[in-house]
Amino acid sequence: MEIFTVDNNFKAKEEVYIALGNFDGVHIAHRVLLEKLVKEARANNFKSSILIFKNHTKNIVFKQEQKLLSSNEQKYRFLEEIGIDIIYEKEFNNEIMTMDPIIFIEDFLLKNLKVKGVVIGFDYKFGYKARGNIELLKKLSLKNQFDLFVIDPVIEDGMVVSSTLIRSLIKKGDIILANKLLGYNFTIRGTVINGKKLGKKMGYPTANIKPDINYEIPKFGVYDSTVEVDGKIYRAATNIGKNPTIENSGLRIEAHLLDFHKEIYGKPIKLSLLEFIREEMSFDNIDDLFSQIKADVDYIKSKL
Ligand SMILES: Cc1cc2nc3c(=O)[nH]c(=O)nc-3n(C[C@H](O)[C@H](O)[C@H](O)COP(=O)(O)O)c2cc1C
Ligand SMILES: Nc1ncnc2c1ncn2[C@@H]1O[C@H](COP(=O)(O)OP(=O)(O)OP(=O)(O)O)[C@@H](O)[C@H]1O
Repeated sequence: MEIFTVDNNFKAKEEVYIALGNFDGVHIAHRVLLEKLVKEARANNFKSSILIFKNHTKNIVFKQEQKLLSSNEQKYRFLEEIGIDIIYEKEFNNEIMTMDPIIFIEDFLLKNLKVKGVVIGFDYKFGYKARGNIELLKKLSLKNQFDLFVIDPVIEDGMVVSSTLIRSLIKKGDIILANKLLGYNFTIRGTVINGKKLGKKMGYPTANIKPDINYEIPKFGVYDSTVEVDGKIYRAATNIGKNPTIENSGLRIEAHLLDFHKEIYGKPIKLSLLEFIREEMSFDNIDDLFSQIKADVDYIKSKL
């Protein structure tokens, strides 16, 4: 897979089929679309490509920092696995946001990126004030003779799958459904940082995790989970919250890896959430907190 960072004047060398979007999380609906893109591109002897904005479009459109399901690194690994040949990554800025959708298609996509086909979901909107839509693409595909493939809505459990829906499920703690719609277990990548070391003293050391990016924060509470560190996967009991019993401030993501006693400060780590077990609680004393942590760990062990 090749990755090109492009600006408005970039001139591509190869003719491509292309998909547009943020593809945050690369969920099951994205996969249906991307597999169609790869299949049609191959059948017509074009490369498959994606135009992706390095920063989420909602950062600029709504002037807020968008919470995410995946880092660019995670996203690109999925795209490579699916068989995408080229990623065109572009800064999403005011210029592109206010660009007329016809100019965006005819000048940028068709002339500069040499697009011969577009694969798009049923609801996709783009360009200034989202004036670019399927109807416009249909008209322009007839006028300029490029292929257009529109993907029907991908629905699961009666709901149209979207990154927004999955983020809201994670926020509600419905991690099982979120994982089903993602097609894999929601994973926070980060680095292990120092904690208070109280857990260690009480027999339940935890890896405190500083996330790499602005992930959607799951509902506060305890999760059955796995942790990948140094290439190995361990089962873990993870607490996400503010530790109200001890400090009640900031956000803490801490995983107690089962039957693991190594020093891992500073290491990169992948935390995958499997099931929400209970809400985070404030206990009257530290002994009560740690007997509950023991019960959480025993519950996870009983599932193994
Ligand atoms: C499985 C698990 C469940 C936890 N549940 C709670 C909780 O309900 N309330 C709370 O205040 N802290 C909870 N914690 C966080 C502990 O307070 C924290 O691990 C302890 O203070 C040690 O912190 P340290 O790693 O900074 O030493 C939990 C931690 C784990 C591993
Ligand atoms: N459920 C779905 N069925 C068919 N196509 C979809 C579905 N969800 C997304 N797509 C398509 O995938 C492409 C990428 O879209 P985008 O990154 O906006 O995903 P999204 O899940 O809809 O995100 P968001 O929730 O932020 O709008 C678009 O062409 C979009 O129409």
